[in-house]
Amino acid sequence: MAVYTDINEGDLKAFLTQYDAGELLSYKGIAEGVENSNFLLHTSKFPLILTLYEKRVEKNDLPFFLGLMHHLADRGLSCPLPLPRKDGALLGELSGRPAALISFLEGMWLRKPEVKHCREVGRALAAMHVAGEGFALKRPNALALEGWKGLWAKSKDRADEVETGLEEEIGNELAFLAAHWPKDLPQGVIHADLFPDNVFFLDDELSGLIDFYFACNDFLVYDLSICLNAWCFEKDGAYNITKGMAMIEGYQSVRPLSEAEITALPTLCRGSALRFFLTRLYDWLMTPAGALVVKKDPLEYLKKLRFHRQVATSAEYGLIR
Ligand SMILES: Nc1ncnc2c1ncn2[C@@H]1O[C@H](COP(=O)(O)OP(=O)(O)O)[C@@H](O)[C@H]1O
Ligand SMILES: N[C@@H](CCOP(=O)(O)O)C(=O)O
Repeated sequence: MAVYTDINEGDLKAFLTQYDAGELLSYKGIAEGVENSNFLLHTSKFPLILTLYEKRVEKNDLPFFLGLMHHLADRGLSCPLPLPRKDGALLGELSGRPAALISFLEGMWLRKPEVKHCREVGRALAAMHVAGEGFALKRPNALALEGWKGLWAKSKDRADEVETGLEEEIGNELAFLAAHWPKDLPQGVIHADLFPDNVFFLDDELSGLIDFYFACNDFLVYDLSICLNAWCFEKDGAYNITKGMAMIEGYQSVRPLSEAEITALPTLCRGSALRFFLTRLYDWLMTPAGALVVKKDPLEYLKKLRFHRQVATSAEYGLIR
């Protein structure tokens, strides 16, 4: 459960008077997510999501995230919209945290995504990349190579507590990626965390994307590598090439990949597996016992990383030329 900051009813009612959102009828903490504190609110007008921004979210980045949702929705992508306050601001403050009210998106995330869903996600990811064109604000990826090195520096002394030999293995991996990371691929706004819990479906139709709080400017195909990692492995750790093929096909039906992007995919998959391994490892080691959050398993991403290390070409992900 991710509710790091509690709110009280009086403060919430006062906060709501700054919006044209009707009267508060009920609110409850949402038992999902790991980054921010989220609450579901019912008012006399509409359901809303209240988000209090926590630890890894920089206040200075919030105009990028909230502005991006507007930019994407204006271009037809289904995603939540921040509700402006009566004074026009998108951001307020509650319980000492930056806070926003976000429109409620109908749908459910899929616990067991199938091949057809992977195809839809590939399409939606490419549609997001296209819709992101022209967004005026920029945000470098804080969780790219330099960010990984920073996280690793804080965790590496205790890494062998999680698995013996990790300190050496991850040190070598970082050195490999630093030497081989591509330099010149098509860039744009990426979601950077499009995991199953951030994609809603109604029946079998994708109803929208949520959680843009890692969005940034980076290689577009890096985002696809994140989705291959997040959607196309089975619970037993095996890569499902049928899902990968569907996701890549879905993506390319909207935005075809260049030769350089295809060639870079195995290295990018290694990078994105390492990125989620590192944030999970950090949280695993540093989250205090008793915190109201379900910690995610870093070893799941270590296994994925080891799989990618033995991949020679993008054909092994299901990419057909
Ligand atoms: N706009 C929204 N509409 C409906 N539900 C939402 C919305 N935003 C968040 N949620 C719910 O809150 C949960 C956590 O949100 P998320 O943005 O993933 O949090 P975090 O940033 O902490 O990871 C989601 O899995 C979903 O159940
Ligand atoms: N997707 C990341 C963690 C971020 O959580 P989210 O709830 O913001 O998607 C992971 O699985 O490590």
